[in-house]
Amino acid sequence: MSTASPRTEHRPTSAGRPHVSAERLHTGFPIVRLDYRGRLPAGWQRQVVDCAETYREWSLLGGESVTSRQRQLGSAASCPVGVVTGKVVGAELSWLDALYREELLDLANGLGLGTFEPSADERSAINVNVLPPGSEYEWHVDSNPVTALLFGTDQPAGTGGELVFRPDPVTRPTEDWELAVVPRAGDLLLFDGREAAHSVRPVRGATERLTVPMNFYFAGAGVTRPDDLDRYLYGE
Ligand SMILES: O=C(O)CCC(=O)C(=O)O
Ligand SMILES: [Fe+2]
Repeated sequence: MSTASPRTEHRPTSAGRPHVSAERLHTGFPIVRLDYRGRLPAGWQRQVVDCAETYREWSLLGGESVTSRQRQLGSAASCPVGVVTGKVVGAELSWLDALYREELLDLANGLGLGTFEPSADERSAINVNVLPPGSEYEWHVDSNPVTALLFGTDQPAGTGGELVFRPDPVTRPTEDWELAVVPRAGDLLLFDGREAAHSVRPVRGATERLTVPMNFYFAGAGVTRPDDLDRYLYGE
């Protein structure tokens, strides 16, 4: 199993902005981590927590989606996942919406993976994911080529909640590697989750685990999502 973690530097394209260094976490697929703590507005974490407490809606993910890999890599059990949809995030956390559409878009375009655009689908563009203690997020692949994921909470050692990546068993059956990322509030991941299956290990601490996934798509290609995915995630 390979665990190589070369370091690379990445420079946002926007002129005049302070440089944020990015660490490439793995060679098996594109993934970088940036320390975004100094670039988020004061009180950002409280705002994300309050938004999640007020607006989350619960669903049970049980492995039925075409993007799910739970049957191949996990158990059959379904777990509760809370989601705040993009419409609410856009209205309640306007700084986050602006960050997504400007600065994070620049970062996505600087990855060397293509030219991207924010999602035209308001509901799935930016979500807040909520995992209560005891829950986990099922194995799946993403349908969009770049995801920016902001960690909203810390998961100190021993409290579970790591985000784990493995080669997609459907498209990369011969590869064997694993990458586990420990969440730190204010860290930002940029990754291509289409062929890197990922899941969240069970949350063992006493508090909820929060993340903010933000979806980018290839410019001009529109929103490419499987028909069943929105019904699966949002229940309609
Ligand atoms: O919440 C996480 O850490 C992962 C979420 C994710 O992979 C997704 O929303 O597609
Ligand atoms: Fe994902």
